[in-house]
Amino acid sequence: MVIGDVVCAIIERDGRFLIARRPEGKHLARKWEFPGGKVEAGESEAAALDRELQEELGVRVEIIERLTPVEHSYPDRSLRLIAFRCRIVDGVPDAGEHEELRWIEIDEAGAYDFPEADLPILAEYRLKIAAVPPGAPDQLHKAD
Ligand SMILES: Nc1nc2c([nH]c(=O)n2[C@H]2C[C@H](O)[C@@H](COP(=O)(O)OP(=O)(O)OP(=O)(O)O)O2)c(=O)[nH]1
Repeated sequence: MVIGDVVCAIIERDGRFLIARRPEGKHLARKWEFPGGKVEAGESEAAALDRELQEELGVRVEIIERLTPVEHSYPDRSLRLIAFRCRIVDGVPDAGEHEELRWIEIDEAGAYDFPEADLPILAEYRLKIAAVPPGAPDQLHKAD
């Protein structure tokens, strides 16, 4: 089964980011993931992300950066996972249909069981924040 594009959010706050545990009984049950979901026909990636985050967490975000899309085939489905670094502009995340939410640091990610498609995303994200930690002053405007 090809399910197409899935968008997800790496929501950053104070050097941590939000992960959510998928509930029992769904694909990839009880794995930790980035909140998000399937892009519907005719929908833009940003619109899908906005819709999913309002539905799942009750928050609005602004996008900081789009990471490299990851194509992955699970035994029963294939998808393209597109992650966006984001920050919250409205609302407080509510677990909703997720089993649990947690704010973690990148160095803690190895202790959580993520879906396989997320592993290249975590690796890219780790490199990005090692280069420029979230919230670091804009290098372009640094005094000489
Ligand atoms: N939201 C999200 N989904 C992910 C991640 N990694 C990953 O492989 N996926 C997969 C799990 C699902 O197959 C798909 C996301 O779709 P979804 O969450 O809307 O769909 P679902 O499985 O809950 O719904 P359904 O198939 O029961 O209708 O992408 C991730 O980090 N976040």
